[in-house]
Amino acid sequence: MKNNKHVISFFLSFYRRLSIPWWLYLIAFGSGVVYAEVGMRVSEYLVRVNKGELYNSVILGYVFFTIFNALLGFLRPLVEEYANQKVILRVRFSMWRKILHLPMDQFGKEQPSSLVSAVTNDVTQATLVISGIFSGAASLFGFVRACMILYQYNSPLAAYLLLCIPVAVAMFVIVGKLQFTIMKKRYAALNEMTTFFSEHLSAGKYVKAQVMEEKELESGYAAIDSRYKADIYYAFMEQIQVLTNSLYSLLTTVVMAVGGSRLINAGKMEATGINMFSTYMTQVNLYMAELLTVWQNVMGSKGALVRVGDILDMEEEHTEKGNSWTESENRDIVFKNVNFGYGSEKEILHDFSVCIPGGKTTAVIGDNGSGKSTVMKLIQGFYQPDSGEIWVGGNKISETSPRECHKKFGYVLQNNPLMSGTIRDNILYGTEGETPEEEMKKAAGEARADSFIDALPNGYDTTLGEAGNRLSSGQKQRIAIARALIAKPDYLILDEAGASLDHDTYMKIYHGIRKKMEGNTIVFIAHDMREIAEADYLVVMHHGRLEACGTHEEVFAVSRTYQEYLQSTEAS
Ligand SMILES: Nc1ncnc2c1ncn2[C@@H]1O[C@H](COP(=O)(O)OP(=O)(O)OP(=O)(O)O)[C@@H](O)[C@H]1O
Repeated sequence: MKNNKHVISFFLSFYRRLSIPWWLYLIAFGSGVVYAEVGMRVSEYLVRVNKGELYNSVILGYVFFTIFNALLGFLRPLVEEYANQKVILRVRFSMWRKILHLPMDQFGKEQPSSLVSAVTNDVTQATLVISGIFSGAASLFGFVRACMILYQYNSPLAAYLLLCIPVAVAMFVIVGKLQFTIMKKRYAALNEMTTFFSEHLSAGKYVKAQVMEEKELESGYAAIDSRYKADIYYAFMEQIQVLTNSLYSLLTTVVMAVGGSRLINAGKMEATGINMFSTYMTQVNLYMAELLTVWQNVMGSKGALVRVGDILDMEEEHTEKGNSWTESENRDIVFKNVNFGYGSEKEILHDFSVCIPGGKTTAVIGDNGSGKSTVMKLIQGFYQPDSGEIWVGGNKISETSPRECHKKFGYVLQNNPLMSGTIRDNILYGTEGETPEEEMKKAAGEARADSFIDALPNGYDTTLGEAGNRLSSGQKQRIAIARALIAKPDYLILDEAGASLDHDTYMKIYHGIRKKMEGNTIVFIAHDMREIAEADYLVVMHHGRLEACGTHEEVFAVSRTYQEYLQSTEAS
């Protein structure tokens, strides 16, 4: 949470990004101004009634303005609420657009559930400032009008009230600061609680399997407790505001009483004059309380929106920017002296240079954490190297449009996210235009997913929501493989794609993939020697460096890691 801009520049840059329905707010504002004016009329008629002017015209006037006032009081909030919901809708749209356009590496840094919380919870505070501008302006108008009437009615007594100004200023500063701090904490606690529950409930089975219920009970209590405390502080803050208003009102009454008695004693005011002054004074204090609420909302809303502001300020990935992909005879994947680390963390790849031959199947092997998956992500341009160059098929990845680059690759991981929707939706996810049914079924066949899909009552139209629990992880993996194959990628990246499948099944799929990709490039990570043995080319990594590359014989001659792989396979 780093957005520490001044409140004005914070909101200027925040709202600059949205299209605000100003006309709706103007209607609400206009009715607010009329509401203030009508309120004055109600007071005027009330004063006349109190003075005993019980004529029909006075009573009728009082009734008319009171009803008009009530009607405006009903309509104004409705219009305002409609406009507010439109603003929230647009902030959510902006957030979703922004999140989708964040660079790939940002997804590694951000907690997904914290982003969920920002989109669902924090944005609800986005309207308080806009509505505050208008209702504040209306209140200010009412406040100034009421002050003017006070001054016209009795300028010496009104002058006494100037004494209260320093107290009012102090009240605004303190309440504003407190509200900002409390709301920032409140939304951070809400974020923490949402993150905790979305993480722990989606991993619920794992928590139970690890017998972690008791420990997680305490962690959950702590997350709930911090939200509870933040809400208590918030409730405390609301009451502080009520108290501040009452004390301020009391102060003005005391000042008015002292000042009034002095004027009465000096013969400069009639004794009854204090009653009428007090009626107008009530209006002034009412508007003052409204202005304070508006200010409190502005500061509180800044506190709640700090995280949303940070996200909206994040740099987007310009997926179209860069060179177009050019086809060339040379389809090799080349790393030239690449150094890379995730963010400012330690370096993972050190002076890594290799040429992975295009049109062949290459296995990347190495110990856990040696940087294999990192290489796969760099090939596809998900991250950019700190130094050095990566070329794929004659295209320099850092200078190529990310969108075009991603389209050239199929990527299957050990655990692939599937979306809610049907099996068909998932296989076709990412394909453009209409895909013939046979093509989809062919891809499913190549991934050996066809037989189990056909056995489901709704076949390809089975929703994953309903079948999700019934599908094994191997079946889900086959859907993911079908999804990668249907796109007919020039380069297929398999990052332990067979880990959740039994060896025989995976080898059949693997052979199918190789047949389908014949002439194209496959790069895969595997720990299984039987799969590695069928690769055309090997790349061996050790602690983020290239240990060896070449054919099996070439690599065996120089790579200790590869020799150990073979020995352990023979032993087992
Ligand atoms: N998003 C990330 N942010 C920070 N560090 C990361 C990130 N992803 C991986 N790393 C670190 O980079 C190093 C290499 O990870 P990588 O996943 O590339 O290794 P690997 O060889 O594929 O390992 P394995 O065989 O276990 O899958 C590890 O030390 C890992 O902790």
